[in-house]
Amino acid sequence: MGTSLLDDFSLEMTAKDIAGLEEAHPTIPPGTRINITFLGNEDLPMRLAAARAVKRLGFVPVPHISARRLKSRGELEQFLAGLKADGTAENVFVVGGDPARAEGPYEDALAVIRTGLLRHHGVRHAGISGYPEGHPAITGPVLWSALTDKHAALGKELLAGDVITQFGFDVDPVLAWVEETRARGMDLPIRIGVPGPAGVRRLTTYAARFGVGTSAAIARKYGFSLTNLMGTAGPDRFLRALADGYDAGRHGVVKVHFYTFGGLGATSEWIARFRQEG
Ligand SMILES: NC(=O)C1=CN([C@@H]2O[C@H](COP(=O)(O)OP(=O)(O)OC[C@H]3O[C@@H](n4cnc5c(N)ncnc54)[C@H](O)[C@@H]3O)[C@@H](O)[C@H]2O)C=CC1
Ligand SMILES: Nc1nc(=O)c2c([nH]1)NC[C@@H]1CN(c3ccc(C(=O)N[C@@H](CCC(=O)O)C(=O)O)cc3)CN21
Repeated sequence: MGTSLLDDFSLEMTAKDIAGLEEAHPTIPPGTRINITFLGNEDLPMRLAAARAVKRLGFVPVPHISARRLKSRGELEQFLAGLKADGTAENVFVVGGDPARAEGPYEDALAVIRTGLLRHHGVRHAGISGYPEGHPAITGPVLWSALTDKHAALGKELLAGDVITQFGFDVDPVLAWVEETRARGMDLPIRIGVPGPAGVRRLTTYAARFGVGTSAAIARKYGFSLTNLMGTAGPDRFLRALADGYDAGRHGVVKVHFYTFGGLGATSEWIARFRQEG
């Protein structure tokens, strides 16, 4: 594929995976944006340490802030103050969070952006999420108004931003969604979420957990057999189809974001090889 879509790709790691990052770092291009998840089983010191490690190794940390998981305004302030003190606050990603009800004062990502606390703590760029294939618990119209409102709120807060999409296995709905986003007047860069290479069982388990397609549909799109659950599947076909369908005039700035379910090292090596082989 033409290399342009994979230029400036981004990666995602959990806050637990500093060792994996240290091991993988020689295969990752300097300056790569690396997102750090905000999971329920991680705490603030772990999240801050992961952001520092990303920075120390020459990459751009993008810590996640999960609105519904924040128990208080103080917790948000403490996290942002910690990032600021470490010099890792410039870029963040603000997401609603999976809990069915907010654990504190923030119902959604918009509420976090509107606090004004981001820019105050040195944030200059905030990512928000996009769902080309919808979300199992949120209706289409609500997703669109949330995206439009967050886009407007970023502008009011003087923050640059981009959209990172939920991972998927089918390019057609992704490109249609990108076109609709542009038609609705949003011109920010869009990072298309794809899973890095991972075991088939792991991939289908995560897809089920986040409500993204059935294993049968995934197998069909990826071209692997469900009888071989021990195998590994990578996004080769997806990325080739994306490159084929991508038209800068219609789709604007589009990049790729890798969810590294099979590990940072496996993903970064896979990307290097894929780009070399063209
Ligand atoms: N795309 C990604 O990489 C990730 C997506 N998610 C999940 O996607 C969901 C939506 O996040 P955002 O797009 O940032 O939404 P958002 O914060 O912009 O909220 C959009 C609308 O959906 C509602 N909502 C938010 N989270 C919900 C939930 N868990 N269940 C039911 N309704 C919810 C909000 O009240 C609001 O009306 C969350 O569950 C979030 O955790 C989580 C982590 C990563
Ligand atoms: N709705 C939704 N919620 C999410 O939390 C979410 C998405 N979508 N889309 C993709 C990203 C990537 N996510 C994740 C979540 C967990 C791990 C992870 O490694 N979790 C375990 C590993 C052990 C295991 O469960 O096998 C961990 O260490 O906590 C990785 C990426 C979270 N994300």
